[in-house]
Amino acid sequence: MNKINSFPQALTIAGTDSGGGAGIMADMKTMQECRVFATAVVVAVTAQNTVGVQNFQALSEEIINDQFSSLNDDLEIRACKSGMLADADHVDWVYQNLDKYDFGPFVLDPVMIAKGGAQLLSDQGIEMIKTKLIKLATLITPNMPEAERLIDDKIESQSGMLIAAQKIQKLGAKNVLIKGGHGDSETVRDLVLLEDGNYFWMDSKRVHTDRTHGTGDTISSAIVSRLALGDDMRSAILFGKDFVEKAIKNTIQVGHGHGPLNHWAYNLEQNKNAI
Ligand SMILES: Nc1ncnc2c1ncn2[C@@H]1O[C@H](COP(=O)(O)OP(=O)(O)O)[C@@H](O)[C@H]1O
Ligand SMILES: Cc1ncc(COP(=O)(O)O)c(N)n1
Repeated sequence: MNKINSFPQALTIAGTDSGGGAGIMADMKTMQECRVFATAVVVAVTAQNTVGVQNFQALSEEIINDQFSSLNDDLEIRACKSGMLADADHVDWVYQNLDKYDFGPFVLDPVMIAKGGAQLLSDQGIEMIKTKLIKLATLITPNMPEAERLIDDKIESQSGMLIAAQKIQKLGAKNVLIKGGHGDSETVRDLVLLEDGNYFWMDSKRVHTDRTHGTGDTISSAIVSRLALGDDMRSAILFGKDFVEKAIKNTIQVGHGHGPLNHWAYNLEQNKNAI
């Protein structure tokens, strides 16, 4: 089948969230709202709710390789992303599969610690991302603590954020989005450093809420969806920011901890069911 003529398909390679707010569940809900067909390679299963991660188990190399192979045999994936990858072995297995198959532009969300505090990637796993997986990334989307961990340095100013993005680009990612959701400033500032060296800021008013479970998954999945639909990187990122901002602002009440986002909000605000 011709890749261009097939219905747009996107892939998330990540962990599940039984609570439905983050990980593969947030990714697939976002992709669905963005009108792309969502597929998934499950790397780990978490027992999780809005309060925290109670347990998780990462899957075997065989079943991970088989999921990639199943997708490659039949589907026409146009863009993909990774999320929770658990440890160094799993990062490496994902690297080998993405090196082997063509699933289009790759957005690497270097998920390290969940909002509830659980460590979702081991220290060796972080090293494996820095030395190996990052070289395949069309875009990497660290939050501030993740960006600091990638460069092994503190980020204390906006110029520091730009220097960090440039250092992360030097590790091998083509484009870099540093997300500024952490902290308590009234304005949330995200920084985008593009492949050609140009950069821009994306500002939004901070929503004072603890219902921010899955914000990183949601923005990266919205970006991947737009890449699968053929957007250029800059337009895809601007769309992702708009999508996540609406999903945070239009709060829904689910759970007793870091509540999930409203993935319907973007389309409801557009007052239509399709983008
Ligand atoms: N309280 C908030 N108000 C407005 N935007 C936010 C808020 N928290 C996060 N965001 C936005 O959500 C996206 C994800 O950011 P962040 O929460 O930093 O990532 P992560 O989920 O990986 O920790 C970014 O675009 C960020 O600006
Ligand atoms: C399976 C999985 N993937 C990613 C996150 C990060 O999301 P957050 O930092 O919003 O808790 C998570 N909690 N669980």
